[in-house]
Amino acid sequence: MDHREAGIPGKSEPNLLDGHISHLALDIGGSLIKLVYFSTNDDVDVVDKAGRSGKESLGKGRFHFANFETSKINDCLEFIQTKQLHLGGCRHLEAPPTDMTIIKATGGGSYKYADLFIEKLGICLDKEDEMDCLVAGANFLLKAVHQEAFTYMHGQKEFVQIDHNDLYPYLLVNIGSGVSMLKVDGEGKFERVSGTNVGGGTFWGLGRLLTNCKSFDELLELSHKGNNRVIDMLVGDIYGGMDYSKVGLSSTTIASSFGKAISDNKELADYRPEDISRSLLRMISNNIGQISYLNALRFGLKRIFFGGFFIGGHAYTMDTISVAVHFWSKGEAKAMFLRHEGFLGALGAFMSYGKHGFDDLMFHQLIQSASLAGDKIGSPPNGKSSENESIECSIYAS
Ligand SMILES: Nc1ncnc2c1ncn2[C@@H]1O[C@H](COP(=O)(O)OP(=O)(O)OP(=O)(O)O)[C@@H](O)[C@H]1O
Ligand SMILES: CC(C)(CO)[C@@H](O)C(=O)NCCC(=O)O
Repeated sequence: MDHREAGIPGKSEPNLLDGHISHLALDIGGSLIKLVYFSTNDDVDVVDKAGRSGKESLGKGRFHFANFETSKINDCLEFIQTKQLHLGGCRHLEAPPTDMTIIKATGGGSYKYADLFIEKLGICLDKEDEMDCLVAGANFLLKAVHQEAFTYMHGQKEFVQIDHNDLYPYLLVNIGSGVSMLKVDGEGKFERVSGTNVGGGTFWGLGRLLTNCKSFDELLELSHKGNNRVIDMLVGDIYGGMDYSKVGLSSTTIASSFGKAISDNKELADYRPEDISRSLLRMISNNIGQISYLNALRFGLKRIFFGGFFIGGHAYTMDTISVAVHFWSKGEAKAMFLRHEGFLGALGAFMSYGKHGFDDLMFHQLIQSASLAGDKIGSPPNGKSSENESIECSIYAS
């Protein structure tokens, strides 16, 4: 479980049980469950921007993020129970106080596990469409969070200044278990233009079978120490060490992922798990980068934002995707990444409380907590390390 919480330097960690958890939203995917919850600070005045009676303000506080493997859903239920996060749902205005708590949820698991949440926690999952939530989450992060988007190529990270008046259209590529590609034209205006079944689940599933790794983090760690050239067939392997310059292929370009394995006369056990993991990561990242570029080309989009937990701030994954987009677009299109890339759906589900009890939920005066400066790149490969991240902000109902 990865649990990111706020910690403003100079201040003590908030005790969530003492503070007020106002809302919880969930994204239950094929691989991971993502939680976003909002806690208000005890020492800050609660402000109702509208000042109208009967309307509630969430006040000033912070978003917290946590995630669990979907296969360990019971751990997630226990976490919610222990932290009493479910008390931060909402009730239908007309409903009697004893009625069930409603929690906004998205992802396929909001259907699959609906009965389990009722049975174990007495929570009714109010389902929001997964694609609506991804787009709402991405738009929120891009518009409201300072230094959310960045480019990453050849080890260089550069934050991208987002011009709110020139954000659309863009291509959103969400790399979860599978991959969804959405052309985003505005708030709530989008189309799912493509997808691929070769995604994060493919990397983890195939990788587990080929290397016997016991965790995703272990597989990723291996890829850092591997050399894909041991297994991948390069252009140079085919062209006797030469480039195929006439069509723009250098000798070091991968001609065929895993292609060397056809002629090496080796068994699986003869290859190092490190090299297998590296080839696999490169194959999948490269493929996604290429399909993304082709879809951007299809609609004349220059900006591609990548989300989803597969990315997880991992340098090599981002580098491979960026190089693929750069290579295929001849430098025309740009791959950009998001710091809270795994939580787009959960944030989007959170935003949808605006449609339910809190009219026109408005996010205002957003301040990033200093602890958000914790950089995932360079930290241990699971991106968990010490980066306690949260987004501090004020939320008003108007
Ligand atoms: N600790 C982890 N355990 C499992 N997978 C992880 C882990 N960390 C990162 N991943 C990667 O993230 C992917 C899941 O990403 P994400 O949570 O965005 O998708 P999902 O919502 O589970 O899937 P989908 O949207 O397709 O239902 C996994 O398939 C894997 O590649
Ligand atoms: C099925 C979903 C949307 C579930 O999140 C995702 O895993 C996905 O986009 N898969 C790719 C499906 C396809 O377009 O081939």
